[in-house]
Amino acid sequence: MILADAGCEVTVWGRRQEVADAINTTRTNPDYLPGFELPDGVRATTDPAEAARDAEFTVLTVPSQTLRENLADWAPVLPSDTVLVSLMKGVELGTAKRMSEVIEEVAKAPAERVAVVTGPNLAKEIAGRMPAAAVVACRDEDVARRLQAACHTPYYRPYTNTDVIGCELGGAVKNVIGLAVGIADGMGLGDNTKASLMTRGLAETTRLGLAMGADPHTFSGLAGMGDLIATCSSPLSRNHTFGTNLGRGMTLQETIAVTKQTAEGVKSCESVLDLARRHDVDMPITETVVDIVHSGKPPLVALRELMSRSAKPERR
Ligand SMILES: NC(=O)C1=CN([C@@H]2O[C@H](COP(=O)(O)OP(=O)(O)OC[C@H]3O[C@@H](n4cnc5c(N)ncnc54)[C@H](O)[C@@H]3O)[C@@H](O)[C@H]2O)C=CC1
Ligand SMILES: O=C(CO)COP(=O)(O)O
Repeated sequence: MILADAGCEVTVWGRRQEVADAINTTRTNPDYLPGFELPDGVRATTDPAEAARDAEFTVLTVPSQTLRENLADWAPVLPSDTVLVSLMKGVELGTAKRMSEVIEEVAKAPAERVAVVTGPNLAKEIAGRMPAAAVVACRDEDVARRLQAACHTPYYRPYTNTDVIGCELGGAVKNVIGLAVGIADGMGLGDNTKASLMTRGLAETTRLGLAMGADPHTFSGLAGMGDLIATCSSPLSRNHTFGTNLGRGMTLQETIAVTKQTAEGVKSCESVLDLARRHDVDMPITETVVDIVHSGKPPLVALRELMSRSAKPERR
């Protein structure tokens, strides 16, 4: 929708014929965003070759853990000069790779042809054309500028950045912190708890980023602080909602059953922790989320443990 509103011709690929038909005939996606009309510049198809034909930009947005498999199917039909754009906010389980790394590997694309768009961009608000800012990151600043121009609209204001690592980490780890804040909200805790988790969550994200070569300033920008605020404060956030259900006492299976859309942090908390261990970085909130979500540790016990860690200076 953003690209079409900015004047691009857009072809959306989807798996199900009925969804593609609904987009082409009713100009809506009734399953995911009912009531929002898509611009005329958007067409849908189930044929990846048709979607990718002559594409200047190929925007990739499937659940992170399915990217490798999907992209392997699409790679043969991608134009050799297309810029591959990731909207995904996850880290691959098993390899601990960021989405841009998976793209480079599977599509055999140089980093200069891989970009990331991220920031506080809750889908439903974007669909309502409510004003939002974002970050367009690419190692090649000229490519970032081209993509910035391709998606700049009166309601969508993208800024460029060349720190792809920081932008991707900001997006992936805020989902984990969003789960933690949701759990705290579900337990009936207050705004001090929320602010403390967000701030210390950003501190551990920045620590990981520094160890991985990211620019620490990225984390106080839209890809870090901005997205963290949106996810941790909005009832629209799937990660926040998922955490709230857990904090209210639902089991993991019950929570998964009531979650209709992708809450990336549920899987990526494990791959973020893997990444932290590979880089020898302490991420206590992420570790706590993994314990609650995947080891069934009761939130109250986990909270007590988190609060009784040894006392430290704020900055290490
Ligand atoms: N929804 C949001 O507000 C935002 C989402 N994102 C990111 O976008 C990415 C995708 O999430 P959403 O679109 O929001 O999730 P979603 O759950 O709303 O939609 C996922 C889409 O992927 C399809 N899908 C599921 N499994 C698939 C598979 N194995 N192969 C191909 N397609 C599959 C589904 O049919 C659905 O169309 C995530 O990484 C998320 O973090 C980023 C910014 C905002
Ligand atoms: O990334 C998002 C907003 O920028 C969406 O957050 P959720 O995946 O938690 O809904």
